Amino acid sequence: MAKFKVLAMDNVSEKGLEPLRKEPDIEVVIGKKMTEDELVEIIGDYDAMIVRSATKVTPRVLENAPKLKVVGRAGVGVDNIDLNAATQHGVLVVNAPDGNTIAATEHTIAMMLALARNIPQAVAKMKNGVWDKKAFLGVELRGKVLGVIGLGRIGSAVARRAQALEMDIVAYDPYITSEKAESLGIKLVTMDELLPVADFITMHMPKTKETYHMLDEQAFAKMKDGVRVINCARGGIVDEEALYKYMQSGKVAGAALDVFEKEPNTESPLLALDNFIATPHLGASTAEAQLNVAIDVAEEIVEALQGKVVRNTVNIPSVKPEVMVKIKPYLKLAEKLGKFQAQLVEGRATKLEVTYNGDLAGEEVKPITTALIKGFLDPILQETVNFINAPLLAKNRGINVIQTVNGRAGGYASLITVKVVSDKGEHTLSGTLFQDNDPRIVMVDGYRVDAIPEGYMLYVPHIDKPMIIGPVGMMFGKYNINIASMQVGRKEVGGKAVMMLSVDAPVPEDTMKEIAGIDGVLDVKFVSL
Ligand SMILES: NC(=O)c1ccc[n+]([C@@H]2O[C@H](COP(=O)([O-])OP(=O)(O)OC[C@H]3O[C@@H](n4cnc5c(N)ncnc54)[C@H](O)[C@@H]3O)[C@@H](O)[C@H]2O)c1
Ligand SMILES: O=C(O)CC[C@@H](O)C(=O)O
Repeated sequence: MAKFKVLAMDNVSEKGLEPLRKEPDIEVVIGKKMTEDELVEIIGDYDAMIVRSATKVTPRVLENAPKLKVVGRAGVGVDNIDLNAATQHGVLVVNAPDGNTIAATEHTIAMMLALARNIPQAVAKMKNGVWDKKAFLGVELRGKVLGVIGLGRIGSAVARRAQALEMDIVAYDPYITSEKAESLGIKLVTMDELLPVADFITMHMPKTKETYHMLDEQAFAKMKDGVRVINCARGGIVDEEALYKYMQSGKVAGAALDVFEKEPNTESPLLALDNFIATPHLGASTAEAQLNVAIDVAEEIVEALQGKVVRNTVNIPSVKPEVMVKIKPYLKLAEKLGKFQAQLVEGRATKLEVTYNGDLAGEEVKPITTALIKGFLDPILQETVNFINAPLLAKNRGINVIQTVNGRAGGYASLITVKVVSDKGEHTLSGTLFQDNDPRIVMVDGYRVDAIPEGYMLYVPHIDKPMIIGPVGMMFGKYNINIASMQVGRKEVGGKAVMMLSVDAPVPEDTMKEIAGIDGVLDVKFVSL
């Protein structure tokens, strides 16, 4: 009997599964289209699964998959996989981000040309026996402005091809540098600059909280009259109701969607509009792309099942299993330290200095730093921050991350210290693991404490004098908030001191203000971990 079973869903290219099939330890089962209930029934038998965009890997599926080690997405977008639930269950999510870039790029260009020359509508008429030459006066692309929103792999490949069609390109992407845009011969602009000048607008970013309905009523209102809009990225980035309204009013001369907020979709009112064209999520549907992504993801699954370092991990950093065993407990601690710092810091953070002391100094600490950055950005950003994009997001926000390793840990086996510098000041936090997996914050801004980083916490710098601890405690009593633990740290009698409290409920703004008003309290920060 094979050691591992892999379930391949969503018509993933069978030829591309060769890397799995040639492993004697691995059995591949081709799954038919299933409901969530049907998938929940069988998933318990599998060690790995491959999906495209149709199968939803929900928390319920993951809860019922005790053997599952890895989910492979044969493509780029992972919005059909619940990444948080996968991480919680220790399931690695990998994708194949490069294999379908050209397919999606060419589909976008095809959509743009089809829109400009009314090709689908003319074909439909001819097939109905009508030779209608007058109804389809098109527009040329040459000399038109193409607004590319999202200048990643596909956006930049689309831009390069549009340049060959002699279009002028403007692009909006807040996360790439102007040097990268300049190297492509493209001008980076703001959304407000792009919308009124573009004759064609094409979307090429992931669906995140930030990009959801990015083209909404307000965005359409700012567009040039007669604009044509293309979305071959993800459904939901364009607000379909707003698009319908602006197509009916004539402001939008045409639109081409390959992706819809709800898929499959044959009901959209947009389909009734003459100047609307659509394809059923075909962006990646070329023989070449499907083979490429299936091979990439199959190879990654073999690597994951054999415990090797995997290339395109989306939720958990990929390191050798023996390294992972050592650093895993520190990933959680680091993420918490980052999250704590994000809620302590005031102003725009410019520097994040991470220092590793003790045993950790001899380990591969880069994934721990990534976990820390992820924790730091999570409360700040709307979009999904993961182990892949966290360092880049920090860099694009002008946060300089410095990682240092040092020998001694001052009595602790290992110590992680993170200093955040902002335009308004700085805070330093140190954490360690007691008995190898019990996380503790042991130092805040140079004061020794001993606090478990979880739940709701308060950080209260104050003057070391009588009538501080009592009144703060009374305040929680007054508002019926239970204090789970309280730590006080000071350097000298009568000097500055800090209080760290764990409480059982969120602390309302008014209570915070009252605490801040207690004589001798210097500041109050509420932290939710
Ligand atoms: N239709 C299809 O079948 C198909 C096929 C492949 C990829 N896709 C989708 O195409 C999209 C792009 O894929 P890619 O491989 O180019 O990804 P990518 O990660 O290379 O590029 C995405 C770009 O979007 C930018 N971005 C993120 N948030 C943004 C925002 N708020 N505003 C503007 N830009 C933002 C990022 O900085 C990045 O440069 C993804 O949504 C992917 O899932 C669809
Ligand atoms: O698998 C597909 O057909 C679509 C893939 C595409 O949406 C992607 O994000 O890679």
